[in-house]
Amino acid sequence: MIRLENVTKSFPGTAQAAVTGLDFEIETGTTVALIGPSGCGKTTTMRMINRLEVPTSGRILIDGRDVATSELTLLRRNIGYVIQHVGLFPHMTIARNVAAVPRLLGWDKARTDRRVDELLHLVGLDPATMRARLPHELSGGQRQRVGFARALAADPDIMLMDEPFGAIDPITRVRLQDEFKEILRAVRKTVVIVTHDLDEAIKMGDRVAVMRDGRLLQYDTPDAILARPADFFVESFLGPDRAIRRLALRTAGSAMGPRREAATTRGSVDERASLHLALSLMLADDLPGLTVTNAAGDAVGYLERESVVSAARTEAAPV
Ligand SMILES: Nc1ncnc2c1ncn2[C@@H]1O[C@H](COP(=O)(O)OP(=O)(O)OP(=O)(O)O)[C@@H](O)[C@H]1O
Repeated sequence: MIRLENVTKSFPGTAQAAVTGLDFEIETGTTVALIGPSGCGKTTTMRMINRLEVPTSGRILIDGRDVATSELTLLRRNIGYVIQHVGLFPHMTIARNVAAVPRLLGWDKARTDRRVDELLHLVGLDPATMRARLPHELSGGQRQRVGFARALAADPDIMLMDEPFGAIDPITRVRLQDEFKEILRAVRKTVVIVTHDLDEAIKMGDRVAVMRDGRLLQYDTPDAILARPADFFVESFLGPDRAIRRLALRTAGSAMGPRREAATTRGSVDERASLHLALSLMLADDLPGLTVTNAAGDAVGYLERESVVSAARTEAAPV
């Protein structure tokens, strides 16, 4: 667990603290998205976790150990760090880039090679074609995959990701978000992700921390934040369409009723699809509802338009 205890950071020569009185916990194995307007202190907060910045007061504990007094090499080895412009070494092959930390740790060649191949596979790159390439021979999305693989190389418990998809086109970004989320969940990392993008925060975060002027305004599940913004600022930050955004968080399967006779229905949606997609399909074809199907394509229920509308308004489930 990462615990921030009343953390304040003031940079020398600045009138206002970059962050003030941050006090919250990040459970092991969960993802927290830090979001808020430019300059609100997101990156500073993240950089204090791996001691790229040092708090002016307060403490940060990782599994009970104070980051300030931890041995720096061990601390950093346990924390993967992914940034927007990746920072791959331009003159090193992809294999050497991914192997950077294992080499520092003195792993032998066979173990390092195996790990590189395993990681490239994990992030969806073919080792045979990618190993020997240089970073400039890759697309932006592929480079981001390599940066992600490199951060995972020594199997750290924690991943810090600062605007990891910021420089990627929207279509690739959504695909990478989906894939990285699945990988991070499968390998059970504790993740802190900084983003400007509300949809990204909602999608990636088990919890979302909304910040403003260095302070934490609200810290809760995406659904709870969308359902009950803590104040007027959070509400306006989320935008007037927050009820619709909530529909992205629930699946068609979670809101369906009993199956209906095929003869009386038209249109279908996969049970894992979001209510957002289901509503969109209903609106496009002016349907009162959709048959819900499982992965095999069998009908498992029926989703009424009314159920979707009420899901956007119900109280958020407590966690
Ligand atoms: N090294 C530094 N020296 C002085 N001030 C700094 C330094 N780093 C950050 N700041 C200031 O601290 C505040 C918070 O910056 P930070 O980068 O954490 O915000 P952010 O929310 O990540 O912003 P953005 O979304 O624009 O990246 C800003 O006012 C910034 O100017």
